[in-house]
Amino acid sequence: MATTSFTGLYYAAPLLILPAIYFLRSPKKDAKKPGTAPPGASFRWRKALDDLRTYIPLVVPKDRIHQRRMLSYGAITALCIGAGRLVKAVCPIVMRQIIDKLDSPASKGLAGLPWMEIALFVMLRNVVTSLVSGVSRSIRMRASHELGSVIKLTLYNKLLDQTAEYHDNKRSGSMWTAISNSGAMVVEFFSYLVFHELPMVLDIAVGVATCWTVFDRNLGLAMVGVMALYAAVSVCLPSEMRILFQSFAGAKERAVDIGYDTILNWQTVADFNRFDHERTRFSNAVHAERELQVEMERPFRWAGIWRNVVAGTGVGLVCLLGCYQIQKSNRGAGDFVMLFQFWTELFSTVDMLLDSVTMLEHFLADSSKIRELMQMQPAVRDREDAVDFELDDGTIEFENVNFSYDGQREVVKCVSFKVGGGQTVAIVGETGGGKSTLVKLLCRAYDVTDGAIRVDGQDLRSVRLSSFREHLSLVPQSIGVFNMSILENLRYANLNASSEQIEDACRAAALHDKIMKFQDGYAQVVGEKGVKLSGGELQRLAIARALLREARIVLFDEATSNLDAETEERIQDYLRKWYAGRTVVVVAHRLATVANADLIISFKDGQVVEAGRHDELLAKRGYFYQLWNKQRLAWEPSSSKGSGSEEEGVSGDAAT
Ligand SMILES: Nc1ncnc2c1ncn2[C@@H]1O[C@H](COP(=O)(O)OP(=O)(O)OP(=O)(O)O)[C@@H](O)[C@H]1O
Repeated sequence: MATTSFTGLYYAAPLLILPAIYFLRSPKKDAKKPGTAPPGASFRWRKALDDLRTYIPLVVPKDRIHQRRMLSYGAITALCIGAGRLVKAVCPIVMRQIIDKLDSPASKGLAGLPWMEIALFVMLRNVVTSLVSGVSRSIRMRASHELGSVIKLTLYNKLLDQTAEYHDNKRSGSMWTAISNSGAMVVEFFSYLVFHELPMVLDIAVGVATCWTVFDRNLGLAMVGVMALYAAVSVCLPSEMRILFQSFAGAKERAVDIGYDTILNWQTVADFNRFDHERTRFSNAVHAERELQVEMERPFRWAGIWRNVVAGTGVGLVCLLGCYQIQKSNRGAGDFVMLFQFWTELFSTVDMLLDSVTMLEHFLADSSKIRELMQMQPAVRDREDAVDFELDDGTIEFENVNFSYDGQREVVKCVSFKVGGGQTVAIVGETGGGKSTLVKLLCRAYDVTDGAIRVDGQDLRSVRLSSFREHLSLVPQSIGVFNMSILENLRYANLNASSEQIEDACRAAALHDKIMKFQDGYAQVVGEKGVKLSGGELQRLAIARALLREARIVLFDEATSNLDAETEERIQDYLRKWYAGRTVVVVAHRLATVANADLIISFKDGQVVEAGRHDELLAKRGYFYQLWNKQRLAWEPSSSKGSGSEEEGVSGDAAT
């Protein structure tokens, strides 16, 4: 009876702190501002679990070899964890026996010492523990390396699988930093969960069960009560934590993005002499990041005080209860030492376990970019019933095509036209009218919002994307090159191309002679974004690539706009022959270059204004006729003066 009332008092005492927790966890100041109140603890936990689920495809490898290796690491880890827990549970019991034996009157002289128990204790505490932790550490390292590479590859593939919509909107700096740090970040977190958290949870369970068995139910319950209360204080108090971590992660990303963008566009910074402006912008971003770092410590100040109050009271109460029981049931001093050892170790384990709540929040905020990517579905992807594209003669048909990038502004409006296999269609018209968008839709960089695009009667959405793209040769408006040699950039179009084929393509694109004048010839490295090449050289490299590709459907988006008239004419002469048997879509501002097209489409404000052959459109005296006349007026005086090659420094670019 006395025990019950005594323990009842001690269960009740910690509960008095609950109202204080409730009071503290309601974020009064922020709650007044709508939208800024931190979410409740249960919501946060549900959200955290949902978020953690996103990482499962990352940490559970798909391929069999990785799976088998991870399973064997898992089995050895389980053995180590089991052995470690056993040692931890047995050590205090052996310690109790040592103390009880030392305490007994029979313990006199060397012979009376509990040699066996001491040897067992040393063996368990030192030899077995260091063996287990050594094996565990080595397995952890191997598992981490394995997982790190699996994660990097998975994320890289995920990035590659995204389509233009994602890549047009991404911020490369923070995304790339996230990807390159991701392996380490996710591995560190999950290996911490497996190698630290899991053993800690087991330690706590074993500790409570042992005390429950060795002492009694009341002591076990008191321990669970105190630990639960301590956990509640620790988890509930810093309820602003995630918001702060997220803000901090956002500030960090902004600083990385500014730095990355500035360095990538260093030339623009230099051209406009904006070094001071950029320094200020970057330093403001870094300053904001630092401010938030300081701010992040705020919720922990109070939380720390309350945690200490609960910890001090709780540890004291359980020890007091243990003393009372030991005294009541005439147990030895060894029992108290054992209890004290169990309890303090148990509590420090709970403490460490709860510290990892902060780590979880930090991890979730820091790795939000990875989560975003993992949850992202490519905007353009193969349907389940998609089939391989089968090329016939390359007939292209747009039927009532509508398209909007953002779901708000229609960039392509009800466009219909058909171009037969082996024919050339030219799309001309005002700048920003949507011509390049038509080309992007034709390569299925985006899916149409409405209507259909068919090639050889097959709706592009019904065929496998890669099987269709194999038949495309494309020169885009903004040409992408790798910071590699000219040769490597050329061979990118056709990995099996021989040196002769590459040189022939470069001759056709009027580039070979130029390359031969470079110090390293074809081995010349082009620099980031091809900065070491002129605009005209870049375009000719892109044309050579398109030729090497040898595809039957050709898309040229202002492919020769940076070339002088003579060079352009030379290339066009070659292309006209090369076009034979190919279906060609050309976007051009210089109307003279497409006068021979089988079909010319005048495009304005996302719509087809006129369509027909060159002479037909001129005869109509409509939009095309106006464009033609404007260009003729601008072009004729300069052409009458004669034009030289680009190498001779004469630019033949005419305005639309
Ligand atoms: N990735 C994108 N996201 C959102 N809007 C875009 C994107 N690309 C282009 N646009 C918008 O779509 C419209 C049509 O652009 P598009 O590049 O197709 O025109 P264009 O006729 O090829 O122009 P130009 O002759 O100047 O190259 C423009 O208003 C442009 O701002």
